[in-house]
Amino acid sequence: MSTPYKYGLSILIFFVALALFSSYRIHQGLSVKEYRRFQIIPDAAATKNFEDSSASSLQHNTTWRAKMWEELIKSCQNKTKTRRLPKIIGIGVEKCGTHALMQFLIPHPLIRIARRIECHFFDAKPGGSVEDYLKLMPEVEEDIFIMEKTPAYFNFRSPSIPADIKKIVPDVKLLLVLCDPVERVLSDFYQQWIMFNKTNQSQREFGYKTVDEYLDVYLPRVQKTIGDFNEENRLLQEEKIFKLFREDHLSHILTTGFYALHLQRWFKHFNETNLMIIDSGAMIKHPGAVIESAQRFLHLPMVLLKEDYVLDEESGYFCYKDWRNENKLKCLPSDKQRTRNGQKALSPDAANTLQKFFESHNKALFKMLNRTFWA
Ligand SMILES: Nc1ncnc2c1ncn2[C@@H]1O[C@H](COP(=O)(O)OS(=O)(=O)O)[C@@H](OP(=O)(O)O)[C@H]1O
Repeated sequence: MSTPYKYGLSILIFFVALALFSSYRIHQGLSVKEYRRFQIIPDAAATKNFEDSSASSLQHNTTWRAKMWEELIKSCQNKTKTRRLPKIIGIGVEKCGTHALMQFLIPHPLIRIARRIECHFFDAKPGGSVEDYLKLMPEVEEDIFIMEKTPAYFNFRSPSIPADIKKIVPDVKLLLVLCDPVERVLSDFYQQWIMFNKTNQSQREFGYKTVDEYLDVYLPRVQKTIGDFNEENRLLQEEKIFKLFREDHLSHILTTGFYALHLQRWFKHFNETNLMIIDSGAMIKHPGAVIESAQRFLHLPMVLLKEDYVLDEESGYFCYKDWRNENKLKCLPSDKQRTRNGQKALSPDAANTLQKFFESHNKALFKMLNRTFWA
């Protein structure tokens, strides 16, 4: 055998052996640090197309996953616990599935929720300190990702919320679920209706028995004050939304759906590496794919997989199937299952009017994100 040929063969054998060894190492289980390195892909790719960032066949391997899960739990044990700021905030949109997103993510062994599910720190007490915010958090080990979700951050009360969040938790990752603003009106209407009636205070009577009755009053009011999306006047339009909200809280059932106007405020402080935009329609149909994508975005080991989310035929909504606990189903509370299973619907008139009402705002959103939703 000639010498160059011998060299070539040795190099080939070396690389084949290296490949076999690497594959063996992966199947035997990597350290958490190695696993994380293996996990990370650019955030932008994860957020743009959730189908592109689904789990690999290795991650679907049951033995591998069980082992990884145990390793993650073990990696936290014996570490000091302290109160820490959240690494994840669900900022909205109200009635778009923010609770479902949180409920689907929290089985992750490295995620814990804040002491109160909705902290309302940045909207209810603007100007609070880091220390005040910390008081709302549990004591956890350093590897743990605390998550809080307050959908009111997206659009309520103060336009300074994105800047305030950036100041207190600069490295935080934000999750934003967007849903069809027309469907959102129906869901929010029932939420308001139930809240008002629950308090049973006659002076706080809701006054509108149907969405159509509400729209008769509020559509002209909001249209007159804010109108169609206007590129040149968007800051002024945003100001008007907040002013109207302060004067008349119920206007938010409509103005929350002006996503492009709200998002411009968030994009001044966050971009696609720290703000993940989730399509609620995708989460309703394929929650597991969205959760896989969210783990990539959050740089978390991927241990929650598509097959863990199953449709509950009775309710029409997806639940988490706890494979570590006899496949018990963890489903959403009943107050998060009111309208989107078809039990309630808008009248054809209301649906039509709302489609037109949101048209220019939707177009602006799709252009801003270079992506189409629900259209
Ligand atoms: N998998 C999945 N994906 C997306 N959305 C889902 C999902 N499951 C439930 N839902 C819908 O979530 C709606 C409640 O939204 P939120 O949890 O954001 O409400 S809240 O703002 O916290 O009150 C709630 O609205 P209603 O149906 O009107 O109750 C549900 O339709």
